[in-house]
Amino acid sequence: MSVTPEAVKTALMALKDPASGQDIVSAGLVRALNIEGGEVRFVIEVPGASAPAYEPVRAQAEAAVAALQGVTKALVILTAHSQPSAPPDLKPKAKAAPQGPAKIPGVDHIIAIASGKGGVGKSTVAANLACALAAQGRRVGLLDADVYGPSQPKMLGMSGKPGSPDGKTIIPMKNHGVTMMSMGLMVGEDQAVVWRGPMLMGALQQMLGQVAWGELDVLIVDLPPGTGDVQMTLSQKAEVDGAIVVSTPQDVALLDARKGIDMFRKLKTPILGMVENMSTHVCSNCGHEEHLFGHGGVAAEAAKLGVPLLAEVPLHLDIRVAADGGTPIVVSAPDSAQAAAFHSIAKQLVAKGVA
Ligand SMILES: Nc1ncnc2c1ncn2[C@@H]1O[C@H](COP(=O)(O)OP(=O)(O)OP(=O)(O)O)[C@@H](O)[C@H]1O
Repeated sequence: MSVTPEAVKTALMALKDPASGQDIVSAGLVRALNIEGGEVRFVIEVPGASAPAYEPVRAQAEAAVAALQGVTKALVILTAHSQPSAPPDLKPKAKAAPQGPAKIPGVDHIIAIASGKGGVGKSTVAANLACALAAQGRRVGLLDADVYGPSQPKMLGMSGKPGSPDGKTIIPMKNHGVTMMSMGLMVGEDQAVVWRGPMLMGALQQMLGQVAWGELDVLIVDLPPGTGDVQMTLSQKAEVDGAIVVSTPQDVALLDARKGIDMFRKLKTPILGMVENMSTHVCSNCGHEEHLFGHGGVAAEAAKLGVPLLAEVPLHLDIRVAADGGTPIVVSAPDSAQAAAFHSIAKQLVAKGVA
């Protein structure tokens, strides 16, 4: 028999919230409880500053749920939210300075990689672009903010959990000359996490502010597909130099890409350009070229929208095999025709002074 939410909550009621003295369920700390078969996942949401003090509670909660009959796996994530604001003070006072986008210490430039639609190759472009910039001697970071489908650990051949020696700073991982941090590394690649708006925004802010990025010329941010909370939080909280929108040449993908560009314009984030991915199919046996999804659609769209077309990336088996194998094509075959498009994007960004 599979475990019920009630059984999980009852087990958790035996654990005390050190701050309020109540049990952690009554104190409202248990959020986003998700049960799939024998797998139980939830979040313990605590005030920002007190997160390290709650690590023992998180571990106890995980152990208590794992011990329940019918539970094959328990995963508990600790997330910090900012302190609830105090009731408004109605006395007249000096106007507070607006909290606009801020610079991340040590990071010179931020470039967002976006797509209107999922599966168009945004993460592949982000991974290859990061490696191409590193090959040009740039100090590069890659923030995998695609919390719904984090793929950068796999694409860049990284596994294991990032360390946090002081419980405050997260130490990112490094491979192929790229410093990388991903939600995938925090929760395990195969864990689908149920994240809601405020948690997503909190997680992104933690990744921007608490990861020890070091000195970077450029931080590439691999965004989730579409136009949601993560995109808005990034543009509102960090000084983003610009966004690159990836699309396939198909009408439907282009329609979504247009919405993405529209959103960035509203957020006053410059559009650095568009990338047509899966532009032309090159047969890996005979080299024959064909246009599976059409060709040139993104160039026409970019011209219509008045943004540069940065590259047309071919659809080629080697690009997929390299990305899925943990060594992007830019690293595994740097001089190949397939890698050329990514090197060209990197050069254009350096020339523009944004990377
Ligand atoms: N130019 C290409 N040639 C061959 N395969 C590609 C190419 N671009 C992407 N792929 C493959 O297509 C799949 C989807 O790509 P990717 O994960 O980069 O897309 P995405 O837009 O980031 O998707 P998601 O919506 O999941 O974030 C991957 O298996 C990738 O290896």
